[in-house]
Amino acid sequence: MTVLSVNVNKIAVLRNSRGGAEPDVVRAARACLDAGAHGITVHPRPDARHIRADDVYALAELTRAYGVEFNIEGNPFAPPREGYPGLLTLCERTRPAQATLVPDGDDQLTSDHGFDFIRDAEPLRPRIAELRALGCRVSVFADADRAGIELAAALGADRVELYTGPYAEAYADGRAESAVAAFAAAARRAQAAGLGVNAGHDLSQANLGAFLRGVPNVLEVSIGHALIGEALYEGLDATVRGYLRVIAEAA
Ligand SMILES: CC(=O)[C@@H](O)[C@H](O)COP(=O)(O)O
Ligand SMILES: NCC(=O)COP(=O)(O)O
Repeated sequence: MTVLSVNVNKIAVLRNSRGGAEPDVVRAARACLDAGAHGITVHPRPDARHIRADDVYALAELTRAYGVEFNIEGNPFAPPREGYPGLLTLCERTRPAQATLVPDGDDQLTSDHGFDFIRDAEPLRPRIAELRALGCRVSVFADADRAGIELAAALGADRVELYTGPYAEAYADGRAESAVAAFAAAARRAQAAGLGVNAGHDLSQANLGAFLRGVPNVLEVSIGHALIGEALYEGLDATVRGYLRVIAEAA
C-alpha cells in the first residue's frame, strides 16, 4: 500500500506571515500522525521562507518519537547561508529516513522540474553516496517525460520521486488518462532499473485516486499544498483520513 507523507511547509508559511510561533508546525504534524499519516515531509528552502532549520530539528524528534518516516527534501547543491545550513548538514544532524533531492532554484516559486540524469550525473553521484553513508534512503526528483529516468539507479539512488505537477494540470484539464499512461510508463522504466517509485506535487484528494490506480506500485506520496488547503475546511484529522481512504480504495 502507498505510504502518505504529509508535507507541512504550508503550516510554516502561515506562521511566518506574522512571525511568532502559531500555527505550530510540530502540533500540526502531530495531528497528521495521530490521524494515521505514515510520515512527515519538509522542504526547507535556503531563503527560509517556510520551514526553518529549527523546525527540521523539532520534526526529526517528533517523527523519531512516533517511529515514522521523516523525509527532507532539498537541493543538494544549494550552498549554506544564514539560517540554512544546507541539505547535507541538515541530514547529517537529523538522519532522516529519506532524503529527496530536488533541483530547485531560489527564483522558483515552487519545485517545477526534476533532474536531468544525463547532465547532472557526475555532481549527483557523490551527494547521493554521502547521504546513503548517513543512513538515508535517497530519492531523486524526476520528470516522467524526460529520457533517462533509469540512470538514477546507476547514480546510487534508491528511488525516484515522479514530479506530478504536469499530471495535476492534465487532470484538471480532463486529460488524466493520457497523463497517467505517461507516468505509468516512466514508473515501469524506473522499476525495471531497480528503483522504487515515489510521487508528489499538487496531488489532491480529487486527483490522487486516478493516479494510484494507473501508476503501478507507487511506494509513497508526499502531499502538502492541497492537503493543508483542504484542511482549512475539514480539519487536519478528517483530511488526512480522507487521503488514507483514497489510497486504500486505489489499492
Ligand atoms: C518537491 C516538491 O514537489 C515539494 O517539496 C514542493 O516543492 C513543496 O515545496 P513548497 O511548499 O516550497 O512549494
Ligand atoms: N514532494 C512533494 C511534496 O512534498 C508536496 O508537494 P505539494 O503537495 O505541496 O505540491
